[in-house]
Amino acid sequence: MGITLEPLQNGGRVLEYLDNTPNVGMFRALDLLNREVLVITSPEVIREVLQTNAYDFRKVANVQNYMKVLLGDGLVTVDGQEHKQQRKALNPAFSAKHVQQLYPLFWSKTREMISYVQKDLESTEGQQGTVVDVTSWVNRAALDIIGIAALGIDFNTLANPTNELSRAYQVIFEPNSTSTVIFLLSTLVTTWAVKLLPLKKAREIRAGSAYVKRYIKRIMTRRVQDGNDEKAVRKDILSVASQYGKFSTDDLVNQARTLLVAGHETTATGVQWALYTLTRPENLHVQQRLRDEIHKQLPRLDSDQEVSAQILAKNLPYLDAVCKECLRINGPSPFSKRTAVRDTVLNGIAIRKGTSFVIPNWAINKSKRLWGESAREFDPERWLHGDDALNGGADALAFQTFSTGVRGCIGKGFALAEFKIMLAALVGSFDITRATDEREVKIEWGIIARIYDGLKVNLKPVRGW
Ligand code: HEM
Repeated sequence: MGITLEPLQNGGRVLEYLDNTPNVGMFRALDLLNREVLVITSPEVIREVLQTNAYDFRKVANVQNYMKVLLGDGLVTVDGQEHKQQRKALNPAFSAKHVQQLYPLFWSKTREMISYVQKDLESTEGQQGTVVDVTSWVNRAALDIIGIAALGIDFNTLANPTNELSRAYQVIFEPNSTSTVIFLLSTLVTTWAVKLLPLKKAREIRAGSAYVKRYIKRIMTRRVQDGNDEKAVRKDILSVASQYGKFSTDDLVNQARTLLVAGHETTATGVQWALYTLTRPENLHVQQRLRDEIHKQLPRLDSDQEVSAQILAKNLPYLDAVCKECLRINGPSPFSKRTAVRDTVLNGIAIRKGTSFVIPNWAINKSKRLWGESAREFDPERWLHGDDALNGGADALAFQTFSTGVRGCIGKGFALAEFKIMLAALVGSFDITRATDEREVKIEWGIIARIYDGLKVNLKPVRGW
């Protein structure tokens, strides 16, 4: 018997079924428009679909086509052999060794963000604490970081909030009901929804994407010419990738568009969710304990001392646990979708070519079957005492925030480091509370699960750090 879930990307709804429906590692459900899909519930089936036989399960064509309008043919949107080649070329730039070299960048941009926020607070209400929309700050810091890390270019959107690039991204990704309709129409019916719809929002998305493409094309064209002239030795992600694979200027533009989006929207949304979690009244003690560890172990933001990967890995176990728990309980990427490209067998069940799958990352991360009775509670302790190889859960694949396998997040190490540093600087610098009384927030369920209308918090500077 199928179950109708409206819509299937709503991780909260899927969770109800995940734990309570008897199943064989997957169950049938009816997605919007009554399309049948199999929702995967067990690590064993995830392992087969995303790891062991990953190339037998492609990403869904309509979602890919929608993403291509925004990103072009980069790592996120290509498939098969082309994906293998691109991934092979990009992998070295995401190695632990390369990411370690980026810690000073994460730290300095985050310090810059905090100093602007502090100035903003001083100019409004002195030291008393002021309501701030963190969404914009965190988004711009993450955009500046990925600009330097991926292209070697500082977009300076932190210093310049009206920067056209950051405004274009804001328009493209701003959660509202029309963008949800465009996304659903595009991914469920036809990509032409975003290409042709005469809606104001669809026009804005098209104009924003075209602007980003032109802007990056200008940069990459200049850069290819400079690189040829100067034979410059660059260490940014695209330069490293160019040593391992062949990329035309257009390929580099698409890869840059891909990395800029994949590398800033997700992390920034993750930080917002973390602040949402840490400002819930029952979690304020976690915020304080975290702040104590940060003050003890990390240099003050106004000192010139840098933060290394070693310090973060060894001296701040609570920060590590809080970050992972925040990313578990509210991961930015609520689901992944796949289609079987051939007839196959999963867990003893015959699967026909063309069968659609949903891997409900958000729900798997909170499943009681995988995380025990406390699955839905925010409890960083589970990461301090558990077997680290198991990611704090019953199986290493119970933590699906970054997905897994050949199409899992290539930027996982990058994201975790950047996320930790941003959260540490924010919690170390400010006592953070909710600006509104609402306990729950409205969620926009798309490829990224966003807090509708952003997160407003009250920031009160903490003295002595
Ligand atoms: C908290 C932050 C992040 C989260 C939660 C996240 C999550 C994910 C997930 C779940 C996927 C797989 C999507 C799917 O299978 O449908 C993915 C893929 C990807 N991510 Fe991330 N990501 C984050 C940050 C980053 C960063 C910082 C970068 C780059 C610097 C990045 C680059 C990518 C790319 C390029 C892919 C496509 C990989 C492929 O298809 O081979 N991500 N990410």
